[in-house]
Amino acid sequence: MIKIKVPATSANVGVGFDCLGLAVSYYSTITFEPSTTKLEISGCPAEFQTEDNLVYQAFVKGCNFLDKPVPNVKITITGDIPVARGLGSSSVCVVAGLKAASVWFSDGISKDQLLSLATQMEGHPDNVTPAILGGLCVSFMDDHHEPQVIKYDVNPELHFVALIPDYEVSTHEARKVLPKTLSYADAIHQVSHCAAMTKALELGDMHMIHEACDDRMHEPYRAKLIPDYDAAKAICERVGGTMYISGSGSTLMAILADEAAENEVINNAQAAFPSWKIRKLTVAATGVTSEVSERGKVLHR
Ligand SMILES: Nc1ncnc2c1ncn2[C@@H]1O[C@H](COP(=O)(O)OP(=O)(O)O)[C@@H](O)[C@H]1O
Ligand SMILES: N[C@@H](CCOP(=O)(O)O)C(=O)O
Repeated sequence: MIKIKVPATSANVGVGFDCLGLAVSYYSTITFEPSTTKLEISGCPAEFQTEDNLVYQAFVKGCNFLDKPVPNVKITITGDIPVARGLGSSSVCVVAGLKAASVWFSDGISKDQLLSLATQMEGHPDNVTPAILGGLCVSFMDDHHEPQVIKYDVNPELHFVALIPDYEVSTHEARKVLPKTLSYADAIHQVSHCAAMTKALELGDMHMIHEACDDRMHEPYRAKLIPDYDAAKAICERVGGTMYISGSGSTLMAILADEAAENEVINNAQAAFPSWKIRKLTVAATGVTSEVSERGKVLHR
């Protein structure tokens, strides 16, 4: 049996639209084993239990890339990363399926190839790169349409809390509400704020994080898709925190200076939004991992 563990990701980190992404300590584990039928899938909503399943699609893409026949497979998904909440559930599927195909066929897909294939499937590199490499990643597409990635440190003193609404925002829909062009002034604003944000996260400088986290590319447009955006932001800012839309939403991510602020945000958010999931998170330093076992015995990781 092949067991793949993939972290959720918080893309954009406010000001890095389509280029910044953070791997967080929220995981799905997906197992792959031989089956007597073409495909068995469990652990996901019934609507996804078909050959269109993104995990299976990625597994097939990996097999095709390796020029191998797609084996009959049983896929079991465990974990509660919510779907369409801006925590990269689709990247988890893509990375898991590709990585499983690689492991199935003797680690045939290199890390760079994995980054490339996953980005092709996802359409943008900001979720899949941290899901593969862990940590805070900055990525862009080069002239050959390949992702280039560089990792940044995040200060371990920072606290992250995900405020996860009980309603979805589909990434596909949330991309449609964005304008097609950006003014020169807004481009300057964005580049400067994004560069400052990466260093501020490394320093754990809460003042600079707050100043830098002022997005003009997506958040003003997407905030309208999240009716509780203003109320959640007020809860975070009351204790000196900063809040941004995780990925395309609906999750709102709070960055906080200490445990006292973290607990206050958790308590106040839980009271204001009783049906939401509120989750303390840390940065996931490593991305996707795999383990191969036979009859319960681990053969290799
Ligand atoms: N367990 C799963 N099995 C199959 N597909 C999934 C699963 N989880 C997520 N997906 C796919 O990912 C889509 C959600 O992706 P998206 O809208 O980008 O939101 P996010 O990645 O932020 O959760 C779902 O509509 C579905 O196609
Ligand atoms: N850069 C993308 C990120 C989408 O992340 P997701 O977790 O919501 O899928 C975007 O903002 O559209």
